[in-house]
Amino acid sequence: MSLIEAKGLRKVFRQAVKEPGLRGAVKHLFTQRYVDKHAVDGIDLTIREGETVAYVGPNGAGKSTTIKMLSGVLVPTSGELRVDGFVPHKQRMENAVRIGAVFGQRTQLWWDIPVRESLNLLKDIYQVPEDAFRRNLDAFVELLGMEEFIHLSARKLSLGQRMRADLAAALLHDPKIVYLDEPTIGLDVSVKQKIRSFIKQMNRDKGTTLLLTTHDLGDIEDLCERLVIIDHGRIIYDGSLQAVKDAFARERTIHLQLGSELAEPSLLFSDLPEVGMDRTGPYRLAIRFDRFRITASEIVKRIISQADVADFHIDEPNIESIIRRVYEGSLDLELAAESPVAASREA
Ligand SMILES: Nc1ncnc2c1ncn2[C@@H]1O[C@H](COP(=O)(O)OP(=O)(O)OP(=O)(O)O)[C@@H](O)[C@H]1O
Repeated sequence: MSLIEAKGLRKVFRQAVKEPGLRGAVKHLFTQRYVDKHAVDGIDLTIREGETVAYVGPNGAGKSTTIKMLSGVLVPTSGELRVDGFVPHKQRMENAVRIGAVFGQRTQLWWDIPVRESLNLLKDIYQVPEDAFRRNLDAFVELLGMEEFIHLSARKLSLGQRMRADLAAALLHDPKIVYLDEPTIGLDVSVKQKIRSFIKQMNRDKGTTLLLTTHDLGDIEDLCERLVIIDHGRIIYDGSLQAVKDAFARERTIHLQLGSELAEPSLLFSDLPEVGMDRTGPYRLAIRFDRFRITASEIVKRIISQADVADFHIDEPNIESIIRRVYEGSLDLELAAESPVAASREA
């Protein structure tokens, strides 16, 4: 069943145009000029219950504006939007009980009272039944390692502690969908891991739907099955994470353990100057190649013609290089869907 249905969703902001300096500021007082900023420019997005979706794009692409419309904080300029059947900005209470939100830069905890008290207040606000509250609180305290700081006020928490407390606060009322905006920003590896495994467990055990915006590609790899890329307010890719990797990660590295020395290494790839070969140890090679130009089996065949191969493995493509290239403008995913080779402007 669809939990989120957006059709032709649009948000236009009027932005003041000011010339720089004091002169510009004074001039603006008398002759105000504005431009329309199409922050979200007609997106269609359907998300089903239980899906884990990464919503990514460069700075200013329109991610936060979308999430704010989904949360009911912003009113769309046009288009249709329903979350679990409700129109978020009109039916704010109905929407609020269905969603949980964590914004990495802000907190929904009360600054001066102990975390435990903040959670108690949220229980009353969301009218969480006592037994469900107890159950969730006990589980969250354990899974997120909150015992050591639950008695402290939010003001006294480290960033990692605050993020964990915010996650607990967002999920306390068992929302159907959780919006996470940069949930691991600035956190160390072990806290990131804790947060990611907690989110995975909520998705697995309770079927919580996840919409994640992040610039941390590790979050995406770890948590999401579907990738939606937005740029200039428009969705430029919507598909499975694995499909995008399979189709567009051109660069691969094959690591080989040799049983003997190569006879004439300089001749191996003399016809393919873009193939990179590094010695990574005694009898060890790492070969970087473009899989649209040469296959891994062809590489192994060539190596075997000159030396014994004891073992080899190929590195999984990583999503980071793909997204980086989309942002840089060197990979057009729409074009890529038709022809992966034509899509790369580097080629
Ligand atoms: N309240 C506002 N008034 C005017 N313009 C706005 C407002 N909020 C956002 N914008 C503009 O809309 C565009 C999209 O902003 P948005 O915050 O949604 O981007 P984002 O993808 O979340 O970026 P980031 O990754 O930097 O958080 C930007 O050009 C931004 O300047």
